[in-house]
Amino acid sequence: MHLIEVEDLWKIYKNGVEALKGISFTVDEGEVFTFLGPNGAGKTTTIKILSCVLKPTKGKVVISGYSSPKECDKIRRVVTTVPQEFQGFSDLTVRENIEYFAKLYDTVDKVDEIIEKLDLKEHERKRFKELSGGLKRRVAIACGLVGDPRVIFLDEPTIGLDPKARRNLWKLIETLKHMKITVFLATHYLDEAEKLADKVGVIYKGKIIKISSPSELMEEFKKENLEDAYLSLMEQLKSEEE
Ligand SMILES: Nc1ncnc2c1ncn2[C@@H]1O[C@H](COP(=O)(O)OP(=O)(O)OP(=O)(O)O)[C@@H](O)[C@H]1O
Repeated sequence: MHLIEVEDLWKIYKNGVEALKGISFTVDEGEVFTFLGPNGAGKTTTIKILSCVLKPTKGKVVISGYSSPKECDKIRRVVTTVPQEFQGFSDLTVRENIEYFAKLYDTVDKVDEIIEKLDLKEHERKRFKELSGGLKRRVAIACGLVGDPRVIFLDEPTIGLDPKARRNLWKLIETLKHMKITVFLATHYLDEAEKLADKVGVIYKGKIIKISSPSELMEEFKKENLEDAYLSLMEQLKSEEE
């Protein structure tokens, strides 16, 4: 089943910038979909529209059977977004932060399960402000997950993390997959995409130019890793423009 369906989606900002020019793609239930593209390509705009933060100019968006923007109240119940700039309550503990969100979602009974699944038990009494960057991201994801979403949008979740914290976050994304949560991941890290993605979507100047699995993309460009394949694709696009 397609959990996310996007068809001919456009976003033209008030200043006239055409951020999305008719993009179409689908994401299946339980899939890790990695959204790649250079700065300014339209990744954040897409995430904001799919999570009902921003209205599309036109086009079809259906998430878990609900249409945006008409049924955004229902979409917000099945979707959670972890923005780059998530700020927890700095003086509250890890548990208190998660409990705060659980109260908003009316899912207080989920708190222990999420703490357990996200390996936060040993940190639950630490104040948010005392946590490392990696743990803060983990708590941010926990605060979203406690609402029991079907889709989680992660916008560059590993930016600024050290290698070990990045690996821990990758493990967490694999845990989300086992929990049958659909993961929509925007990233600039190609090793991350290669490791985690079932499917990659490449966006360039507001248009989707490739949807395939990491291995298909590597095969197409005869490269041994996704980063080299992606860079070849970018070079191809630039040479076509010249
Ligand atoms: N609120 C806004 N008003 C006008 N233009 C905007 C606005 N937000 C984004 N844009 C423009 O829309 C285009 C797409 O931006 P977007 O942030 O979606 O790209 P991105 O792929 O997420 O980039 P990055 O990788 O740098 O985060 C860019 O040209 C950007 O300058």
